[in-house]
Amino acid sequence: MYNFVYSNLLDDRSMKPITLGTPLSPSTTKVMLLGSGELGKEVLIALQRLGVETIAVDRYANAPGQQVAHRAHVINMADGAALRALIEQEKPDLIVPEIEAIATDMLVQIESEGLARVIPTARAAQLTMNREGIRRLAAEKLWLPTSPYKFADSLEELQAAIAVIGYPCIIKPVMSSSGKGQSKVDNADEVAAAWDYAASGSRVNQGRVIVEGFIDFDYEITLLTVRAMGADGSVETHFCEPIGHIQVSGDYVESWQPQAMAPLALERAREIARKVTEDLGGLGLFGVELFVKGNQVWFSEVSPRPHDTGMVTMCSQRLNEFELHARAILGLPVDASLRAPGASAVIYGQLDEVGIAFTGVDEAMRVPESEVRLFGKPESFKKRRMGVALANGVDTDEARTRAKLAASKVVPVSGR
Ligand SMILES: Nc1ncnc2c1ncn2[C@@H]1O[C@H](COP(=O)(O)OP(=O)(O)OP(=O)(O)O)[C@@H](O)[C@H]1O
Ligand SMILES: NCC(=O)N[C@@H]1O[C@H](COP(=O)([O-])[O-])[C@@H](O)[C@H]1O
Ligand SMILES: [Mg+2]
Repeated sequence: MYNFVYSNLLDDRSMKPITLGTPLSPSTTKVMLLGSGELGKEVLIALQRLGVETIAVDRYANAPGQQVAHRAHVINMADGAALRALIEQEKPDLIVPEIEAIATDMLVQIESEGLARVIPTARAAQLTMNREGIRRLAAEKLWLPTSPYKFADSLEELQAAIAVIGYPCIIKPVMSSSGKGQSKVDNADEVAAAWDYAASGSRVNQGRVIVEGFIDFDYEITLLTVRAMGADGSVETHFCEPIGHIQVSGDYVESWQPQAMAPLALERAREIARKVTEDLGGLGLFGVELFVKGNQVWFSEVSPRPHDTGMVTMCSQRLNEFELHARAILGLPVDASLRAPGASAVIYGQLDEVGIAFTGVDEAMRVPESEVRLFGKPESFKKRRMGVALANGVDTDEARTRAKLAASKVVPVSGR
């Protein structure tokens, strides 16, 4: 059974803007990223531009963000003692979780001891690393509409849960992300395989799964929601334009902004996002994932950090989601406005190899109003996200066509 922490240690009144200093000097402002993949890399770049001293931590060397930070460390972030030792050594002002698989109980302890502020709050990191924590909070405390759900610890419990939830349903490890270990099940014959697959995809092999009733949505969105400090020191909520996206096997392949929505659906989406982010508290940007059918809106989950589908904002917003996160966590004002309709399309590794190369980048960039971002991940896997193509257009249809075309031009090849 998952234990809730019901309150945040920091309340909205205790937040003050952070003074920006000079990196590597006594006045420095230090931010430590826990996780330094493609999303962290952009947060680190945004922080670097503000003269923040940055420390990039990940489970492997030369992670994308480590290539742009002042310092890099390789540790097992799920190891509380190792995490604490590094935090005591580096003494960051802010700790910014970039992935979910972190020893969040240690972050709660570190925050309570006043060693550093955790973004947005240690409790938010703890609740969202486990689907059970965030789902029970959303459905059972905040009464937000969600898919029907149950949890199971064995194949027998899973079968009993599905007897209540019904088919089709989705089975996911309680601790996983980017669709790892997730499957849709249409009938009883598929349940055992889904159970085995969930066990293999779980980050922490604890064999607990959530089974969710399948929502037959018209479209799904990420509503980027920013909690930033207002001029009077209070926390204000800002909403970006909704981001539409397509997921394949639980992993995002394409996103665009703005996603057109009926006024009532948008109002409901914002209400849900406001409620969940207010409860999680703190300062920063959140990716609130929602399913929409007509005017009906369901809460799915929330990342208390920039979202992969939000990479589109690198071409579509005045300040992208990483700049918004960097500003918000430092107590600076934000502007969540759209600049132009845009789209993103994922570039996969397509090869299992270390040190790959990319051909066709020139052709991709000949697509009008397009850009290519290569993350610099040291090792490629067939389905590892290695880069993204971005494009603008007169509308999202044109932007999507261009982004997909640009992504298709980039061909990973052996680097040997
Ligand atoms: N109950 C559901 N009904 C219909 N589709 C669903 C449901 N749950 C998940 N999906 C589909 O699978 C996708 C991934 O699900 P979810 O966000 O829970 O996984 P994840 O592993 O946390 O992914 P990420 O870390 O990329 O956000 C959703 O965006 C949606 O397309
Ligand atoms: N949906 C979560 C997400 O997109 N997270 C992003 O992917 C990286 C891990 O990539 P990897 O698995 O290729 O190392 C994370 O560090 C983060 O930037
Ligand atoms: Mg998701």
